[in-house]
Amino acid sequence: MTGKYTFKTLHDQIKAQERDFWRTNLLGIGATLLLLPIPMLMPLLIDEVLLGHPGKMTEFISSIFGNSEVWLYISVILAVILTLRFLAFFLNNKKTFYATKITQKISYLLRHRILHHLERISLSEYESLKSGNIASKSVQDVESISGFSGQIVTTLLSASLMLLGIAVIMLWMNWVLALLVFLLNPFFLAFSKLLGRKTGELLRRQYKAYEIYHELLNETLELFVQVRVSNQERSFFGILQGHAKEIESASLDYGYKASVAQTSSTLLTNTVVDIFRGLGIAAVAYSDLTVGMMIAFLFYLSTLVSPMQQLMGLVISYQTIKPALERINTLLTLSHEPHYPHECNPFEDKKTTSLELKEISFSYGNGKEVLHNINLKAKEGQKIALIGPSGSGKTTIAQIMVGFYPSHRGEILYGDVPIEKIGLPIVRENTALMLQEALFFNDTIRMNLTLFKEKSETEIYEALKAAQLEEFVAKLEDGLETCIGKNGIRLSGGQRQRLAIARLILSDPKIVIFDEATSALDNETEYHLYETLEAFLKGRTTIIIAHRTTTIKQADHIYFIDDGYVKAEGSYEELRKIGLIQAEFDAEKNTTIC
Ligand SMILES: Nc1ncnc2c1ncn2[C@@H]1O[C@H](COP(=O)(O)OP(=O)(O)OP(=O)(O)O)[C@@H](O)[C@H]1O
Repeated sequence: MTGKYTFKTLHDQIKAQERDFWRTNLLGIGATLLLLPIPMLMPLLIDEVLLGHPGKMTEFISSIFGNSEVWLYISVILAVILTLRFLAFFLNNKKTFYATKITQKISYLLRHRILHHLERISLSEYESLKSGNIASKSVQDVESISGFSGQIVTTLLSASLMLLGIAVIMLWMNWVLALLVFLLNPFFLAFSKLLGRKTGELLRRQYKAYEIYHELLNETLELFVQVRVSNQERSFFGILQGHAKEIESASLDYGYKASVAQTSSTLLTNTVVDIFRGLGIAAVAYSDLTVGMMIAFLFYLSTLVSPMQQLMGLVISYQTIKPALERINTLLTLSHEPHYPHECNPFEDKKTTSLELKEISFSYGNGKEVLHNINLKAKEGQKIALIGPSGSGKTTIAQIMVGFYPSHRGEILYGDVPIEKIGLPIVRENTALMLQEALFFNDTIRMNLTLFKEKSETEIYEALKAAQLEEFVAKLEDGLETCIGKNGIRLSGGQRQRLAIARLILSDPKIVIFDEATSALDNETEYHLYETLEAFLKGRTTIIIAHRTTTIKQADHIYFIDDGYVKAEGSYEELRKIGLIQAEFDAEKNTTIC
């Protein structure tokens, strides 16, 4: 299930649906066999009826019906042709059903694989991707790949068989002309391969243009308010217009040249058919080939075009599908979060545990180190605070605590057990990380609170009450079923933070990490909120990252982080004495600068 998606994977997935694959192909072969004799039947009548060379076909019809009228021969042959065509039509429709079944299964399997992979990718890999990219990859490319698989299933065997059948019949009719036809085949294939490669390159450019445009449009609309307050609509939309132009140019190039490639191949085929028409007449004049046989030969030659084009189409699609596979594979090769075996659960039957970082050093990707030998500990039930200038590494520490960046050096211990022995899902089930900016789904208040976990109305309302949101929700016409818009746009900054806090309370974690989670609240609201939260936080190990004195004053122990180092630690008073907390300034301005 992991690793790249290759043509071999596609082959294996088709093979796994062996029954439907054979059904599709047997039906296709049946239809082909029914259609094969058709081009020969009417032309034989020309020889046997019009040109007066009685033959086996007319003899057979006369022996059955005891009549040798021309209209009878024509009617019988027409009836046979129509019966064959209708039967082939029926078989082909059945074939389409099974082929679609296979194609849709392949689409589903690929989508399933992508989703399964995304579910487990590491956060650092996620950050390297932009969300617009992910969406276009998993929607558009899956369609192209499954379309290609459909082409393989429906055309490969039946078109090859059709080709073989026609070849045998043509050889039987006139082997010299037939050999001439087949000698041209390798040139056709080489030509279509070249066309496929060229159109593949153009398609790659078109994809790229769409991708960049899509990404930028998403981002511009997401940050539209920022664009407007900066009065930069013209610049942003100007850039987008430029990308729209590039799509136009790339699509024109691809659309035009791909169509020229298609018509070139049709022109080549028609030219060959025309040449063989001439050669056919010459064969009638200079050999024993009859007129009827010559017409039948030409019919077969025209019939040959369809399976040839289907096979050439397959070669072209093989080339054009490569960019889609490449794009899918960039997604599928993003590395996963490590899977630690769950050996021990330090949270079991406990209200809380201690949380300790030992000698933690970390850098984002290949960048410079942002955390250096961090040592800190929150004892069981203790409340610690992390303070320090902006960019000093506080958020990174919080995210490392919940295992977001496993590439760090050093140890993370919950209840003295290393995180690697606990397993990330257990850690996250018991530890809540309140982000600097709370994130919400474009859904109801209820969904955003429960995130699909089973919670009773009483539990939900208690959490809302503790977060001081109960009154607000009660006043809403749709109450808990009110939609809050994309990322909670219909709520104020403070309401969003309170909703995040209600979500936290509802999840009932054993350890809580606040990453400036209350910064959007005014001092008084924040003070009351922590007062309300006091009962909830009591006895739970709590880590608070904050700037305000009101928030950090409640901490049992404070760590001062500067430039990725723990520069100092101690109580509020101790740090204030050495000038790391400027309480006076805070009192004056109602904010604390740490
Ligand atoms: N995803 C990331 N990729 C690369 N570098 C990052 C990333 N996130 C943060 N950094 C860098 O890591 C350093 C620490 O950032 P961090 O967000 O942990 O600081 P902070 O103390 O929480 O800042 P603030 O108080 O402003 O939130 C900074 O130099 C920042 O530029």
